[in-house]
Order: sequence, then structure tokens, then C-alpha cells
Amino acid sequence: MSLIRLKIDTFRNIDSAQLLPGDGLNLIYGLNGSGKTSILEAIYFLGMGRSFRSHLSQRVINTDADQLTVFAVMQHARGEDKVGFRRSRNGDTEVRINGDKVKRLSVLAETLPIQVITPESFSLLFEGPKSRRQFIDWGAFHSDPHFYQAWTNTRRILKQRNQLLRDGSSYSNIQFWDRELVRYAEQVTSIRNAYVDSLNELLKGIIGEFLPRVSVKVSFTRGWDSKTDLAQLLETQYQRDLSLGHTVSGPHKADLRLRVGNLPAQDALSRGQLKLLVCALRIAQGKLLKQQSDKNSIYLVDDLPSELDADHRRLLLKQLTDTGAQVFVTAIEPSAIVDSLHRAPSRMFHVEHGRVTQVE
Ligand SMILES: Nc1ncnc2c1ncn2[C@@H]1O[C@H](COP(=O)(O)OP(=O)(O)OP(=O)(O)O)[C@@H](O)[C@H]1O
Repeated sequence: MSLIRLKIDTFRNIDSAQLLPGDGLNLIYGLNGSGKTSILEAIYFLGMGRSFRSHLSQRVINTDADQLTVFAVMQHARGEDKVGFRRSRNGDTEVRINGDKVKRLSVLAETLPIQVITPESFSLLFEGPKSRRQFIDWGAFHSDPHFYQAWTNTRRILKQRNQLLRDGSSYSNIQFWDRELVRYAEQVTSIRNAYVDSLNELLKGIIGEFLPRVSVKVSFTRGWDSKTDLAQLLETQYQRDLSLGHTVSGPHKADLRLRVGNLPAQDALSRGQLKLLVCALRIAQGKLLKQQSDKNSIYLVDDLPSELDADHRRLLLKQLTDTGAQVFVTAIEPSAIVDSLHRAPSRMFHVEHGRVTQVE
């Protein structure tokens, strides 16, 4: 699956741009502030309905405009899909797939699986468990059709339970919700666990290539002690939960542990090595999706050359192109990418003050 046409309007400093991306590697280059990342961000919007840079989606709308639109034609084995996304300054959002309005943003994610690697992707390893959980859940969502509903139900019940705790409800009032919570939590956990197991197989090979002298261990923790029954735990921790006003243990605390020897990966690896580890995780995720559902992800790699020496740039570009997926990479100087590729990029785009031109 790949984008064969992309149209971006009033998105950050891009007034209007039209790109005809190639199947393989698309190189986007230009000076600082020219609008390279904005192109990746626009593609991400189309797949996720939000930015990977700012949680305030309205900020990406061009300052002189009232709305942004991103439109793409996607090609896949069964034919073509037209996907359109519009967001207004007042927050109104319209998503269309082949002209039909779509209500749930998760439909976008199913249609357009995206892997993004930015210089800030280190947050996957550094910033608490939330981003690591999001990483697992991206995969769980794509690998099992039951995950989305089970996780939505879990979150809804947790919200109810926390409200009851804040209201000072007795345990007998909470017990009904706990039974429901346990049911969905077990489903969520078993899908997550199976996903991380499958991912680990692929990950070993890729990490072995990127970081041959480092032994990285990746494991899943479910959010409560593995030897304890969740129903029992919720009951014994009720007083504590009540005093805190929220549920301390459960699937909302699941995590992916990345360790080198006895240390967390972020304490044991250099910045370049951490970037490679994040890339390995993303590439493994994309490869697993391809194996499980024959869908290709689209890879967005912002400022690919940063932090990497020439050998590792080559290695990363080779791994990315070997996936057979469509890849968009940005760089300030095109030579930083072109010199590290064994074959010319599929397409090159130059960005200058928000104007995008294809370079022949
Ligand atoms: N809402 C907006 N409206 C108009 N311009 C914006 C808006 N938000 C950001 N910009 C501008 O858009 C430009 C593009 O930024 P972008 O991050 O895409 O550049 P870049 O080419 O990736 O730069 P770098 O190489 O420094 O990462 C910046 O100059 C920024 O000031």
C-alpha cells in the first residue's frame, strides 16, 4: 500500500502543495523551517487524525486560514482509496474515505498504518510508560480485530470506577464494575502479550544488525503483579484506591521494558544507539503487520541523518527500503541520504518556504 497522490492545503507554512510520491523511498529536503516535517506531519494527520508534534491540532492550521485539508489517493492490492481529512479552527473534523463520511478516527488508522520516527522519538524510551504503551497498542490494534473494542471498554470502565472512588463509594458498589473490568483487562492483556511475543522474534534480528555488540531485552509487563489475580488485587487494594481516588493497578499501567544487562536501555545506550533501537522497534512493527495482515505501513522518518554515522545511516536506509514499504525521509542536504543509498531515491522533493517541487 502506498500514497500515489498527496494534496496538502493550508497546513503550517504550506499554502498548497501537490506531490506524486513514488512507491519506495521519497526524499524530502530543504533548509531549516522550509516545511519538510510539515509534509510528514500532514501524512500522519491523514492516518491518525492528529499531529505527532503538538497535542493542539489547531496549531497546525496555517495562521492565515480557518481550516486545513489533506487528501491522498492510496494504492493497494485491491485497488485505490481516496482519503480526505479536514480540520477547522473551531475543532470540527471531517473525514471521508471514497467520498463517504467516516465517524471514527480508528477507521483512518486501519486504512493507513503509519510508523513515525522523529528526533523526538526517544520519548518512546524516556517519557514514562505512556508512549511505550501506545507503541504496544498500535500493534495490538492492527494484529487483533477485538483489541479496539476491548480496550475502549476497559477505559470506559476504569473511568467509571475512578469516579466511584472519588465519590467515596463502598466496595459493594464498585464490585460490579470490577467484574467487567477484569473481563476486558484479561482480553486486552492477552492480545498485548501475544503481540509483544510475536514482535520479539522479528526484533531480535533487526537489533542484531543495528546493535550487534549490545544485548537488548524487550519484555512486556501487564500492569499488575503477574502472579496475582486482578479481581483479588482490586479488592485488596480498594482502600488504597479509595484514598488516592484512582485505580492503581490494571491494564492501564502496562509497559514495555527495554533493558541492556541490568540497566534500562536509556541509561545504557548512546543517543545514536537509542535512535537505532527506536528504528528497530518501528521497523519490526511494520514487518509484523505485513506478515500478519499483508498490509504495508508507511514510514515517516524526520531528519534521518541526525545522530547517525555513515555506516548506520546506510544500514537504516537498507532496512527501511528492504521492508518494501513506502518511505518518506527528510534531510537538510540531499547528499546525506543519496550517498548512503545503493539505489537512487524513488522521488525527490525540494521544499522552500512551504513550496514543494519535485526534483528530476
Ligand atoms: N500554523 C502555522 N502557520 C504558518 N506557519 C507555521 C505554522 N506552524 C509552523 N509554521 C512555520 O512552518 C515552518 C515549517 O516548519 P517545519 O518544522 O515543517 O520545517 P522543517 O523544514 O522540518 O525544518 P527543520 O529542518 O528545522 O526541522 C516553520 O518555519 C514554522 O515557523
